Amino acid sequence: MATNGDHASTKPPPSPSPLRNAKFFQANMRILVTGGAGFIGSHLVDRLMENEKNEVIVADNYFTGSKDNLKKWIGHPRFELIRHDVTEPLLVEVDQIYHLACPASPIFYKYNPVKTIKTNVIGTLNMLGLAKRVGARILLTSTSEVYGDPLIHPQVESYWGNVNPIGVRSCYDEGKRVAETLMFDYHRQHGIEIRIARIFNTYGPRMNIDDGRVVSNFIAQAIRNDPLTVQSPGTQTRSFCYVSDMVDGLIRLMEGDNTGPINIGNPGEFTMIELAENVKELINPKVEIKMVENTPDDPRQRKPDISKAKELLGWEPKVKLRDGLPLMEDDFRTRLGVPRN
Ligand SMILES: NC(=O)c1ccc[n+]([C@@H]2O[C@H](COP(=O)([O-])OP(=O)(O)OC[C@H]3O[C@@H](n4cnc5c(N)ncnc54)[C@H](O)[C@@H]3O)[C@@H](O)[C@H]2O)c1
Ligand SMILES: O=c1ccn([C@@H]2O[C@H](COP(=O)(O)OP(=O)(O)O[C@H]3OC[C@@H](O)[C@H](O)[C@H]3O)[C@@H](O)[C@H]2O)c(=O)[nH]1
Repeated sequence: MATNGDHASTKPPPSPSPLRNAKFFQANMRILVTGGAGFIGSHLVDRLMENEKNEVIVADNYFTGSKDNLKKWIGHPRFELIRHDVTEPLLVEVDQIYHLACPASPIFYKYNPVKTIKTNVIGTLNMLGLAKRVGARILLTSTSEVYGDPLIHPQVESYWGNVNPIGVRSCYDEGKRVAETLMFDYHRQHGIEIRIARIFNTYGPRMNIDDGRVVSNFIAQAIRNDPLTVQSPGTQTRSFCYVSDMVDGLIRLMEGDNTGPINIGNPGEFTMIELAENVKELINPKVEIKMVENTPDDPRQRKPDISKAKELLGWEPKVKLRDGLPLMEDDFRTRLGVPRN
């Protein structure tokens, strides 16, 4: 059984469907991806669908996701797409649940904070209830935001974080912290097989063009020849992981033996001024960089310690920022209808 030090479960996990071991049943792995119409979720679905033994069900309410991200799978016999809000219970028979449903960009998660909390708390409770009923393994995409404005650097999983419980970001970061608590309580109390990934900033093709996150903003601005908006002071840091590396890490975590939480991210750390300079150099050397006001509680530094992911999952990211940015530029140019000169 998967363990995480002193977090060992008190109960054996519930039995999976009897069909899993049936002699004449062609046992496919049935996988639910909540939030599968979003940025990371749709790339995860692409990877899962490559395996002919997988059947994939996506449940999404399309708040920040889109059917367009999944258009190549719609109508495929091993694929099903359900319009569903995870704050409502869902009855499906599955073996694994990748639970991603939740707006991720600060402008979207702050837009309706009460709904963001409900998605994180009630949504995660519903998915854990489903996992309990059908004996499925469940993976939660938690976040580096559980560390808040971190007082230790780089962030290790054992750090408990420095989070404002009443701030404008709390619906998301406290929401994810409760979601992690629920995961471990279901694991200890009901024997549910859990996996928790703490994801650090991820970027790549299919991010919403007006998503509001920094990499998508800068790339869209550079292509449109609008000034790159660095939020002050610009010395705050982030570590950016390309989406193919992220998906690889999530699948390894799901398939491995460790509950987590495990940091998954790229330790390459950049200030926002450095990121803007890289985007300017690679995409549009003539574009202006302008300093704008920041939002409250913006974490000043963020960099994952990925020793655990390396040791327990044999995972580390392969794509450097300067190689990933041009791949994202191609996708943004196609969608914006602005070819390279
Ligand atoms: N991208 C990152 O940098 C990052 C970093 C840390 C954690 N994460 C986590 O990874 C997950 C995916 O992030 P993303 O970047 O793909 O974001 P995204 O906004 O592109 O995708 C989220 C998906 O969840 C769906 N959704 C939102 N609320 C829902 C609800 N109540 N019911 C059903 N579906 C709902 C959205 O429509 C969307 O398709 C999220 O849980 C996020 O918190 C992402
Ligand atoms: O146009 C912009 C947008 C953002 N920024 C800055 O860029 C940094 C990163 O901001 P983003 O909005 O991309 O994302 P954040 O790092 O704040 O949160 C992110 O990381 C953790 C995930 O869980 C969240 O889902 C994700 O949005 C911040 O310091 C912000 O001030 C800019 O300088 N300019």
